[in-house]
Amino acid sequence: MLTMTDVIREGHPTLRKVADPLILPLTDDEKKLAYDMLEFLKNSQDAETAEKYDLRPGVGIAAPQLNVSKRMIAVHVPSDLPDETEPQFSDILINPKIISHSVKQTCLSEGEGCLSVDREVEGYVPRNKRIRIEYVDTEGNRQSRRLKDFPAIVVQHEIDHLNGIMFFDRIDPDNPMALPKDLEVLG
Ligand SMILES: OCN(O)CCCc1ccccc1
Ligand code: NI
Repeated sequence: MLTMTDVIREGHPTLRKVADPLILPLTDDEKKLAYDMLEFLKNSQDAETAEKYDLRPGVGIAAPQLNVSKRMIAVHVPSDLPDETEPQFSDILINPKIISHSVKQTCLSEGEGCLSVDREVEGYVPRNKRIRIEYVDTEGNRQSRRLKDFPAIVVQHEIDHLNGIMFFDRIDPDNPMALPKDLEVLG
């Protein structure tokens, strides 16, 4: 199973590379990594397992964070409804692309963090409120999804990792708490 020791940290050059597209069909190793990434997220969100293996909770992870410079991400966004056990969005996305997005921007009121960043970085991270993505799943089937708000923010954070972009690159250095006009703050 993957643990935090497998996650590379800020300063590692792989985090600043543009990752390579995967060639289908996935190799067995690539498939295993994909499943391990999704399992890591589920484990990290289970209090007992997270404590037992010292996992930082994560709702997404990108292969470059495991020092694999390939265009693969896993996302596991729990539901925000109290008695709902089904996740809002959970999948392994191979070669994900943002096909279109809203003009409307949004951001999290508490800013963002990153499993590869061992420090708090204050500031709003403006992102598209709605996105339409296309990707291939682990079975090689093309998928298309429309996402908005938190699931959309998470997928944009992960796709940024495939392009060597860290969340703090998007914070206004002169005024981190500046709210761009017409930006909707979430949560
Ligand atoms: O790359 C994934 N990762 O570092 C875990 C944190 C994911 C994440 C946190 C806040 C907003 C969007 C995404
Ligand atoms: Ni991250």
